[in-house]
Amino acid sequence: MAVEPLSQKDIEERLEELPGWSTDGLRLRRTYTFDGHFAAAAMVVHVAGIQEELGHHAELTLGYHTLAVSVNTHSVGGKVTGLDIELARRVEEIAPGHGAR
Ligand SMILES: C[C@H](O)[C@H](O)[C@H]1CNC2=NC(N)=NC(=O)C2=N1
Repeated sequence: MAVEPLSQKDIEERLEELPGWSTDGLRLRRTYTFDGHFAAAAMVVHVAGIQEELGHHAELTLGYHTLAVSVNTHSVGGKVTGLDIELARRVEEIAPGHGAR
């Protein structure tokens, strides 16, 4: 099935189930905060595994105690699709186990 960009309304409805995530209509973003740098770095590795499993990849920016996740779908010209929502859901699932907030 073809991957289609979601409308702003669709994105906002889906983000109701993903607290902390936001959109400008062109990407989904969330920044997580951790108690230490190593915890943030460990989550990068875990997210990388999920991304390889899904075949879909976010931009991950590792800070001192933070990890910023920013994702859209390149193959539709940099818009938000269901693939981005799915990646955000999967990242949210593992975040508590890393002490992310
Ligand atoms: C062939 C491979 O699945 C594609 O190049 C994937 C890889 N990861 C991707 N990640 C993102 N964010 N958007 C894409 O369009 C995309 N395409």
